[in-house]
Amino acid sequence: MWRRVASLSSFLSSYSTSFVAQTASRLNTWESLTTRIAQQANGFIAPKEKTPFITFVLGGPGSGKGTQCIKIVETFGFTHLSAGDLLRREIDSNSADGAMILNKIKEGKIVPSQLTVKLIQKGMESSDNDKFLIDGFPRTEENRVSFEQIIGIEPNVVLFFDCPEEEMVKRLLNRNQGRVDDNLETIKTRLKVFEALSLPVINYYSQRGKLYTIRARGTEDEIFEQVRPIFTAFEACHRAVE
Ligand SMILES: Nc1ncnc2c1ncn2[C@@H]1O[C@H](COP(=O)(O)OP(=O)(O)O)[C@@H](O)[C@H]1O
Ligand SMILES: Nc1ccn([C@@H]2O[C@H](COP(=O)(O)OP(=O)(O)O)[C@@H](O)[C@H]2O)c(=O)n1
Ligand SMILES: [Mg+2]
Repeated sequence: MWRRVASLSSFLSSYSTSFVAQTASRLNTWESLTTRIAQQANGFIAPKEKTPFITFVLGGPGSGKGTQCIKIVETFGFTHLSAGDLLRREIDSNSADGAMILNKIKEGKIVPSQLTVKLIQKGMESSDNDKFLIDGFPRTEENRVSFEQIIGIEPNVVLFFDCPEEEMVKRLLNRNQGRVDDNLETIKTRLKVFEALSLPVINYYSQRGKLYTIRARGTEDEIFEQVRPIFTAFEACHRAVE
C-alpha cells in the first residue's frame, strides 16, 4: 500500500547511484526528481487504512495518454480508469444519460462533471487496487473541483503529455478505432476545448508542484522512458516503509 513515509529524503538521496538515477536524469536531475517526489509522498498523509494513490493523466487528444497508461499498468500495476472509456461504456449500456453523452462526445464538448466523477468513483470502489491512473480527467476546472468535492482526495501525481498539435491531429486521423469524434471537425473543437479549458487545470497542478511534463513526441518506448523514473521513484518510497 502507498503510505506516508517518515524520512524519504534521506532514503532517496542514498539511492542516487542506482540505475533509476541514470534513467531519471533524462527527465530531471535525480536529485530534483527525488526531492519533489519525497515532498509529495511526505504530504500524502493516509487518513484511513487504505488511501489510494492517484495519478491524473492529462494531455491533448491524441497525445498518447491511453497508450502510455497501458505501459504504466503493465510495469507498475496501476488500475487504469479512462474517463472517455467509462463514458463510452455508459453509451453502450443504454443508460438514461447515454444519448446526452454521445452528443457531447460527437461535438467534442465536455460531459457534466458530476456524471463523469460518479463513473470514476464506481470504478475506484469496484477495484481492490489502491493505485489508479485516471486518464483524460480532469479536463476542466469544473471536473477538478467536482472530483475534490465528491471523492475528496487530491492526486499524488499529474502527468502531462505535451505533444505538438499537428502530431496529435495526424495520430487521431490514423487512430482507426471507429470513434465518432476522430474526424477533423470534432478534432478542431477538441483542440480548442483543450486549450481553453484543460490548460488552466494543467497550470493549476504545475503551480502546486504536482505536474510532470512528458515530451510526447518520439516512439512509444522513448516516451515511456520519460515516464518510468517517476513511478520507479515512488515505488522506491513505498518499499522504504515496508
Ligand atoms: N508515440 C507515438 N507515436 C506514434 N503514434 C502513437 C504514439 N503513441 C500513441 N500513438 C497512436 O496515436 C493514437 C492516439 O493515441 P492514444 O493513446 O489513444 O492517445 P490519447 O489517449 O491521448 O487520445 C493511437 O492510434 C496510438 O496508437
Ligand atoms: N473528463 C472527460 C473526459 C472525456 N470526456 C468526453 O469524452 C471525449 C473523449 O475523451 P477521451 O479521453 O476518450 O479522448 P482522448 O483524449 O483519449 O482522445 C471527450 O472529447 C469528451 O467529449 C468528457 O466529457 N470529460
Ligand atoms: Mg485516450
